[in-house]
Amino acid sequence: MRVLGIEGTAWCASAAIHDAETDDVFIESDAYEPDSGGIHPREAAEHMAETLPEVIDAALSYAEDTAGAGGIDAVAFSRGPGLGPCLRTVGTAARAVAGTLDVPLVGVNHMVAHLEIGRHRSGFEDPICLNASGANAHVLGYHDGRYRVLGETMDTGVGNAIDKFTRHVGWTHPGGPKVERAAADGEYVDLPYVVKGMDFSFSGIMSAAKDLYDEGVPVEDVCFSLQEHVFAMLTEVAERALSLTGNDQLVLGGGVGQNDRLREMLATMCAQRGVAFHAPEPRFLRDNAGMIAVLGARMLAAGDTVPISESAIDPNYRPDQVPVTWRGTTASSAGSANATEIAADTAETVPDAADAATDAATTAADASEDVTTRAATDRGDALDLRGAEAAVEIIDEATVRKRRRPKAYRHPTLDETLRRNRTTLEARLLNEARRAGVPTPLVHDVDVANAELTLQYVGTADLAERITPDRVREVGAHLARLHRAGFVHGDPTTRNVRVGESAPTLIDFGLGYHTGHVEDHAMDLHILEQSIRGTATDPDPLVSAAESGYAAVGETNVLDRLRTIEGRGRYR
Ligand SMILES: C[C@@H](O)[C@H](NC(=O)OP(=O)(O)OC[C@H]1O[C@@H](n2cnc3c(N)ncnc32)[C@H](O)[C@@H]1O)C(=O)O
Ligand SMILES: [Fe+2]
Repeated sequence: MRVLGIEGTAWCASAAIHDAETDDVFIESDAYEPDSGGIHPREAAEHMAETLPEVIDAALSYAEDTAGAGGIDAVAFSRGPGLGPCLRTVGTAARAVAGTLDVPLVGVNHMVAHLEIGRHRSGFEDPICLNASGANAHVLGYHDGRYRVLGETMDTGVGNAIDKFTRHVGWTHPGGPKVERAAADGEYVDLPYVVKGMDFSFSGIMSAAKDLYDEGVPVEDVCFSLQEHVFAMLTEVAERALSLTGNDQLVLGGGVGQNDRLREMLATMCAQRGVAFHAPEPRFLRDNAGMIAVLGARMLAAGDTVPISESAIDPNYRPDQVPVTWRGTTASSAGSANATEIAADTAETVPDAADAATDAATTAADASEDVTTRAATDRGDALDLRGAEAAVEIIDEATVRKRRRPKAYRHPTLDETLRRNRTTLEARLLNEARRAGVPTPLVHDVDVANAELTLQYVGTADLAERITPDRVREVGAHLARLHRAGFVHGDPTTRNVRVGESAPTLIDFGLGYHTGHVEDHAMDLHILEQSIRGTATDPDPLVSAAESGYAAVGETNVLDRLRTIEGRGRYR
């Protein structure tokens, strides 16, 4: 089976031929490079109109030269997300070619293609995917027939954020590779670091970066630190998603994935966690029609074609809107991790594994090849599988010690700052929560220098494993109590609630902060609901229970804002 793929969502006019039998992928691309500023939608669409016929011709000639392999069985095209004027040009071209060749049309979601190319190249069955591209930044996990958005940017895509900074300093588009080059000679400076549960934001960090540059901080230092902060945020959220779902495979997608430092951080994090990691070669990371053809072939095999009359493009097409027809019913491994985490001193094994993974990632990036690193660490029960951030050691039946271990992927200064700040804040918020009427573990001791808390042992299982509407309703009410007391939990996932004989108890306030903003309160509730939707088989009654519990205690405008957050398209 051979499929012609066509891509042109923003900057890259591209056509490809994928042969499903040999796995050969031929790609022909023509990049739009604005003379100044960012991508102008109209100019980009003109670029598509001019160059798509040429790249499609090149792909069709290749198909003809290799005709022994058979004809073309379908035309797959990027249906969205992307810039409307560009997508319309792509759609028109795809319909025309499909008509001429008299073959079916396959409408592909560009973000799902960024994910599936990693799954295809790695052979991983059920990975978590970090998509780090120009207009998007999100973490996806498969559950129950859909790719769920486990976490995403609250403002712009990661590449666009970086490109905006480079426009400010007068560099041409695309800025990402220029930042990477400049960062090689830079030193660490402080910037904001914004992760809220599984979501993250770039706007504060980008304006701070512009300010530093305007104040005369060397641009190399700003670039270095931008990478250290932004990529650590992405890596942290990817790790949270692995932790939440109990998944042990990660793939990377998107143009920013070409960045060596991002790949290095992800490989290091995965090695430290005992998780397999795959980054496709650069030609499959940046926008390309190869990934469209590869997913197109899978969709075609599943009979997932689209009649011309229904093949309209969608600039806001979200990955979680796509019914995943081409995968078996592989159950998500959510909830399979151990309920009780056992800490171990992995200091001896982890750096070796991390170094090996890092070397592999860097070497492969240089050689422009796919890179897969498999976990070198022994995933025995000695390894902490659950906590994304911290290890909890059981001291006795009534006491645990929670330690935020250094993360090898983070810059040491950033790592120390985050671990200390989160430890102090967590102790404070645990006490404030209890005063507000929300059950939390008692804080017996705080050791800031070692980022260690000694806490009361609570519950017998995570809410994730014993989820019921009644329990979720109580958690909803508890969130409202925190918000009335002037702060948020910051990460109220179903794994951060302990249950047992007594009432649900909230743990892990390390991402909490004081705020009176309705947006932050709604985001807290959104995180709870996302974690339910990401893992529960029948989430609707549970989500309703969370909201009714919240409504009984909290402000109704928070629920209104929650609807706005859910309806917000992230494509900008
Ligand atoms: C919807 C679609 O149009 C969009 N595609 C897209 O943005 O192109 P993509 O090729 O996936 O990513 C381009 C981004 O990737 C960045 N980039 C390229 N090389 C980079 C590098 N070495 N370091 C950092 N960023 C890099 C560029 O600066 C640019 O922002 C998307 O996937 O969001
Ligand atoms: Fe893309």
